[in-house]
Amino acid sequence: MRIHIATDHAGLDFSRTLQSHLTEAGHEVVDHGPETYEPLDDYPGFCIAAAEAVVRDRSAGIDALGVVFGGSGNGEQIAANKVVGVRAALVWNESTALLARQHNDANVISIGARQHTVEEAIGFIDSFIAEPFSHDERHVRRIGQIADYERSRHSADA
Ligand SMILES: O=C(CO)[C@H](O)[C@H](O)COP(=O)(O)O
Repeated sequence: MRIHIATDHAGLDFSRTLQSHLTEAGHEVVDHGPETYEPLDDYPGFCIAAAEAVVRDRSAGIDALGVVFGGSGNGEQIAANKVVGVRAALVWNESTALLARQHNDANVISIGARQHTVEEAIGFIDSFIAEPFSHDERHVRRIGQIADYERSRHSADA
């Protein structure tokens, strides 16, 4: 699996640990930054770049997911969800990690690095990556409704 990762200063230490963990687990990690610690850096650009790469890869038939994180994960999720085709879920326990895949077919996970231990957060991400979408009709229908809205707004804005 190719995993696109992005964070900001609040998650940089965690990002390095996570990248080693995912690489050792056999994933191909693509880091979208930041490269160095800058206490005033801004998460949107990093997270949008990772989210765009997820959509680009999946459109090309490449198995890819995204992981974005910052202090809370809130802004990172919001930024990722601005990219057409992204379903980014804010995950804060094992259950929300599993449901993000089972019910929402989320293709990006967002985590608050300041809200969890490194071990906890890595556990959520591992669960998210390993869990498949259920393909239950009701979930397919609901995701389709979101995609329909996104498509209609996108073409209205074009
Ligand atoms: O989680 C975040 C956004 O949702 C950011 O990581 C957080 O806002 C950064 O805070 P600060 O600039 O005070 O370190």
